[in-house]
Amino acid sequence: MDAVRGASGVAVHAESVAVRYANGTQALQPTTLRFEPGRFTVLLGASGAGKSTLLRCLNGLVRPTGGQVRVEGLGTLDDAARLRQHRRQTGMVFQQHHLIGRLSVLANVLMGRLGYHASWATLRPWSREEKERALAAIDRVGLIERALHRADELSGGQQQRVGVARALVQQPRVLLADEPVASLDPATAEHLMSLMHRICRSDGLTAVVSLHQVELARRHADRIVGLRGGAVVFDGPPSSLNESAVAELYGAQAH
Ligand SMILES: Nc1ncnc2c1ncn2[C@@H]1O[C@H](COP(=O)(O)OP(=O)(O)OP(=O)(O)O)[C@@H](O)[C@H]1O
Repeated sequence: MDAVRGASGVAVHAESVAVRYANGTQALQPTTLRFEPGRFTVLLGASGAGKSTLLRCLNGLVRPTGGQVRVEGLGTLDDAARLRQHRRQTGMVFQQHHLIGRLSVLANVLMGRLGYHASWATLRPWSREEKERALAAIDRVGLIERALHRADELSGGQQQRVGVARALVQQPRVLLADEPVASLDPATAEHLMSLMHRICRSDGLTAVVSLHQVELARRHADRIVGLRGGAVVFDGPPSSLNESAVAELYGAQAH
């Protein structure tokens, strides 16, 4: 089990981060948020509110057009080497799990180690240590009996757990997930959220997860950040997300 446990989380700080896309869309107003280690933060907001844009800024996939992202112990992400280091320590879970269906669960999970290798070295076989690490991650998401099955033989929920294992094998300090349960049935979504939250809590990871389901956020978040029109309109514990706060998040937008 410990083979898969990495260093604990690092704080990630969005400092007046703003994003204006090339087509002129202001996806994120200047936004300042600090994400703390060991805390499971859920981003809520209607479609187009800016959740994915914020997540993409946090791992440097989108470069802010204003402000900056600062990572504890590393600094800002405006330097290629620091950005690479940050990406390596940031696990991503996506709505579409991007698994390679014809490869085994184990082979897919090992892909999470690619960031630790120079590109030429990926032609070499995986080390025993890396395979053990991958198997420990697969065990942690409850799929050890499926480790050698093809990924496309698994259910959607199981495939999403493979996506979580692939993020864990990276030994991440930060876990970012963009609508990880969007394509899952309610019970499977509940299970995956519990699993992710449990792992993040026990490893002390800094987790930021976007969701569309308010009730799931209420049950699993330590903190909810609500976005509307690219601005933060709610930031607090689930207990303070009352009906009027939800209405403000999802109510009819003025045009
Ligand atoms: N690459 C892009 N180029 C131009 N505009 C974009 C781009 N990506 C997103 N947008 C726009 O930026 C705004 C915020 O989009 P974003 O995807 O961050 O929202 P979201 O809250 O994640 O939405 P959803 O819940 O539908 O995924 C939207 O108006 C969207 O159309």
